[in-house]
Amino acid sequence: MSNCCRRYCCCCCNVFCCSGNGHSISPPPFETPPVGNLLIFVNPKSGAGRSLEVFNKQIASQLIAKNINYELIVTEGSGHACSIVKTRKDIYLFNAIVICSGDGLIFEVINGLLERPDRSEIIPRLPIGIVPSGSGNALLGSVLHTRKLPLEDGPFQQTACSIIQDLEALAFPVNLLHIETPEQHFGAFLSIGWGLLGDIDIESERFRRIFGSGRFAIGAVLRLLNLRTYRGRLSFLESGPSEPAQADPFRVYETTMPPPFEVVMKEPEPLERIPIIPDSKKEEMGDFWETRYLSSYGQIPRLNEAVPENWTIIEDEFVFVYVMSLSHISNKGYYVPQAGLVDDRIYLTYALKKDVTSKITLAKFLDALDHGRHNETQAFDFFKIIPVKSFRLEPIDSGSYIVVDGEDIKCKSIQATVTNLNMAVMAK
Ligand SMILES: Nc1ncnc2c1ncn2[C@@H]1O[C@H](COP(=O)(O)OP(=O)(O)OP(=O)(O)O)[C@@H](O)[C@H]1O
Repeated sequence: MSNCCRRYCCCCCNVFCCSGNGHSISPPPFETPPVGNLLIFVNPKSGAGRSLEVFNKQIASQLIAKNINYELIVTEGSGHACSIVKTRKDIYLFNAIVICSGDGLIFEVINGLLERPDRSEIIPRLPIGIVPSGSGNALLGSVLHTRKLPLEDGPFQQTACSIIQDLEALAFPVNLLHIETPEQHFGAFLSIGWGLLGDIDIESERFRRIFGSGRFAIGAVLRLLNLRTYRGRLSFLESGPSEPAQADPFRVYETTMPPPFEVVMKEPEPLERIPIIPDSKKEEMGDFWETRYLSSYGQIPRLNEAVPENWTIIEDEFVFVYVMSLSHISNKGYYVPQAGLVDDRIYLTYALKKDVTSKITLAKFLDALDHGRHNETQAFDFFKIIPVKSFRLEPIDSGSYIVVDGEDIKCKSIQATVTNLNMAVMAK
């Protein structure tokens, strides 16, 4: 356990707090042995800044009532959660890692787990529970949609909280993408954006506290008023017929994992030095990811190699490129209805400047996107969607952000490939 501290109850927020400089908080001792054990991260700055309040009101006492033990870590900044999950030797003792935040902290935790030598065992078998308190909650939206559970804001949050404390909760596999940039290899579960949609995502972050998920609509209006387009080269390997994958859910509270081998872990790093995306040796991670490609792909080149002849290349001026591996871009936002949780393809979407007739059409498209109706009409035939196994984006014009799972990845080019490495997400 990390520095565990003396507990006292803080009357104003009704939470067990730390004294001293420790981060780790646990409930009072249980009278009978607990039936589960959770590692919980709360990002107090996520979304409208209410995540700690949500945890205290809707999760903490219910976990104690259900006899579920937990260790609460209130994150102190970017990279904090990453540093903990990549160095904790006792991570096998938890039934799940619960994240009270948005997709950004999940991205950080998954990439922290990917830094571990036991990544292949841990990631598929240590579920992620999600208490949505960020402005982007697409992963949980996609999973609950698959389970036909409610996605409207209030019921979405209540369902998410009830899942965490449900002793019958299941963990559903979700396959990860391998992302390669000139500097790094890392994992992602959701999307890669560039151009209009990437700009909206990053430039609207300053409205997060006031508007929550409404920030995307505000950002869209501002960006449309001053529309920017970008030249770039987009290369991709089209997906053939889909090969249905077998990946069964499992019970979260049934077992914890025995460590499969003696793991040699690194020491935790000081907070100010921690990058969100891990700093693993580039070649070692590249080799790891290649072992997770499906054999039917043929040869996927490294980013510094030319694309093979069976790839398609489009060099043009783009309004946006947006690649999705799941169905939803937010809890209510349907983007690719056909995307599955375990899918052997990702969905490359793009719009070329020459195909978009006016800003009004684009505004209507963004409005339809907000309501999940952008696929329903011929009016948006500039919106192309192609299932692919792998794609590469090489911007020619600078200025736009390259955004992976909602995070601004500062890089000059990017490649993403579907893999068979699954994370697991709690639902019911
Ligand atoms: N205490 C903290 N203060 C500031 N940032 C933090 C803190 N803890 C975590 N973070 C970082 O905040 C970022 C955004 O978190 P997250 O996406 O989960 O919430 P969000 O409010 O929904 O943001 P987004 O709108 O990007 O989804 C993450 O990259 C995470 O590393």
